[in-house]
Amino acid sequence: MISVEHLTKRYGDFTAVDDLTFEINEGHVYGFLGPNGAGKSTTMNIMTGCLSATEGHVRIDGYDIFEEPNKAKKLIGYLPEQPPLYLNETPLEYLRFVGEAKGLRGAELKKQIEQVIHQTRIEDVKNRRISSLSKGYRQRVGIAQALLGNPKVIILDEPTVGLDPIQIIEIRDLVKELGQTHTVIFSSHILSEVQAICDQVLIIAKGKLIAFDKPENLEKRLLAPNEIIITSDATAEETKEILAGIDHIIDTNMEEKDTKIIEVHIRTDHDNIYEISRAIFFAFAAKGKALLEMSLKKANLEDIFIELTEKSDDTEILENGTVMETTKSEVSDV
Ligand SMILES: Nc1ncnc2c1ncn2[C@@H]1O[C@H](COP(=O)(O)OP(=O)(O)OP(=O)(O)O)[C@@H](O)[C@H]1O
Repeated sequence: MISVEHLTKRYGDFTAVDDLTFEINEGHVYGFLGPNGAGKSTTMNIMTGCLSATEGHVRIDGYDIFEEPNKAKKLIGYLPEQPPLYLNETPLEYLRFVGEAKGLRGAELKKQIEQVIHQTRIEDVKNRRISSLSKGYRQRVGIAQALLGNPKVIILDEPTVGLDPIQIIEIRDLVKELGQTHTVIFSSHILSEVQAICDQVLIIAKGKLIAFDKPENLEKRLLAPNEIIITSDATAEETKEILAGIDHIIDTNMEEKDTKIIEVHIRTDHDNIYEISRAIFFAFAAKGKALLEMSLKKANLEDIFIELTEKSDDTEILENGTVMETTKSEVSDV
């Protein structure tokens, strides 16, 4: 559906987007995730034909966005980070204006406006001035204009920024709904949002694509649990001694909960964390010490995000989605 090849954008000496290559397939919701300044808006602006690229290609259904912009742009509906809403107009007037600019006329224009008003649930405010609408409703109007012309792909740049928690939930639900009928790409720097809405995540940091996978695979692949948390009635000295006899423990962090209970966070470099858990269990038992609790630290997207964006200076992504470090050892192998 969309193919991005070796896309680069430079502002003078500064590279905002650095050799991005990826494919977007039809019928999914894709999340562009990255910290502020990562290059998300720049990439979206190029993909939608609003900004030129320094190098590379973007093709929408085979049409090059730079060589056949009219055909390519017809396939995309875009909500930029700052939607160009005309504050003195009503949503109805604004949608009529955008619809006409997209080439819609007469009965078809009327039908599509009714459709998008219904889809984005702005019936109640369609005759009020946009200047009097809440940010949540303005965002809906922005999404409504993106839907006009019935494009196959909807691209939304940080659609939930600046909204209150209820509005955020409503816009997320709307994005999910749109994903049933369109290919949706949205950007965000909120991990939980991406995790909740999208079925593919592209993590961008410092202009580079550093991961591209399903949220659950990213978790599984990149940060398998490698930390065991135990509480025991052994003393700190006894705990140190017991753990010293177990191989593959690379780090421990102890905290005395009260005089009789100790909590220890144990990190291992062993491939099979359950083997190490077992060894710990029997080592404490052999010394007559009770393990009162044992749990494995579960990875989440937050950890991955921090791990990947911190490592982004020396990581690169391979075609199959594997994330590699280029100067140190491998981060993951699928
Ligand atoms: N016109 C410009 N001239 C110079 N630098 C620019 C220009 N536009 C963007 N940049 C820089 O390019 C980098 C990427 O910006 P971009 O807006 O794409 O990031 P982003 O991931 O969308 O972040 P945010 O969430 O803050 O919008 C930033 O460092 C930004 O300062």
